[in-house]
Amino acid sequence: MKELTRSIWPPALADPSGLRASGALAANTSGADRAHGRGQTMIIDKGLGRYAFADLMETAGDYVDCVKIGFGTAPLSKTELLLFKIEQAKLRGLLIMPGGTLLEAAIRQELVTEFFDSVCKLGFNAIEVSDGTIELNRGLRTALIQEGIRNGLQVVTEYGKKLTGSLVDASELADTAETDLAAGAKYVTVEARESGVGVGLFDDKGNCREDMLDGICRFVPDPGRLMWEAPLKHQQVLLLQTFGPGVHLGNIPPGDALALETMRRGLRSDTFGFGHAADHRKQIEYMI
Ligand SMILES: O=C(O)[C@H](CS(=O)(=O)O)OP(=O)(O)O
Repeated sequence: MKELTRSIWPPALADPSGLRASGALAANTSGADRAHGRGQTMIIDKGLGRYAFADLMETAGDYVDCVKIGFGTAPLSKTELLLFKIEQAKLRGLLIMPGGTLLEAAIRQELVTEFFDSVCKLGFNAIEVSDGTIELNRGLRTALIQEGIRNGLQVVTEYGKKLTGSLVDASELADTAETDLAAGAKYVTVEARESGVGVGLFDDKGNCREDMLDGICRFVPDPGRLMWEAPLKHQQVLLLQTFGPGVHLGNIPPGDALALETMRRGLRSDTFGFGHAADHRKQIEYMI
């Protein structure tokens, strides 16, 4: 019975301070993995409270790379709460950015200078440049990417329209991605909205349009610089099976970040063959 208990509960419950001092906790986190170019995970925060955000950072922060404060929720949040999230994310080395829609609203209202001032003053370390709702010409798109970089921000761009039924044009995506990346974007997100349904790669049931995915793979020379918005589990599984555990995935609901990481590591039935035996050994030994 004693052995059984030991193998079920992480030792942190028995001796948290001893465990931290021994470095065992650090060995289980992904800090080292992050340095080795692990697949990026972006979560979408649509208004988590302070405790929910702190819980998320504690439970899954090691497996998250980017927090998007979704669409226009940032300016509706209490400043104190926003500052807390920005601080917590940055302490963990994560990117944190407002949703691309907020910049689109600023463009529409001719408030781009004010947008950059606020983003920098609040301490965000990234922005998303998108044209999901507005039209944005190539020149302005490039100028916004460069302006972000000039302000010391990482820039993520997004390809695709939010209108239901909008599709991905593989050759247009390839051109957009090439120009965005040349202008300094970190990666290019493929639009699927928060729902993952009826937009871009996904049909009105959320299933992947596999012919479209094949087309993208043919046209885009380096799909490794794409991040796929894939809020639903079966979408994550398909993209993991197509591109492997290093695929970048975004718009992950906060509560699913840890579950996604198990799939990247072959610790869930759906991708059981993934991961290295040595890593599995380390992970299972951690539990003993
Ligand atoms: O484009 C997105 O993924 C999100 C969420 S939704 O489209 O409004 O559902 O918008 P964003 O402005 O990028 O946060």
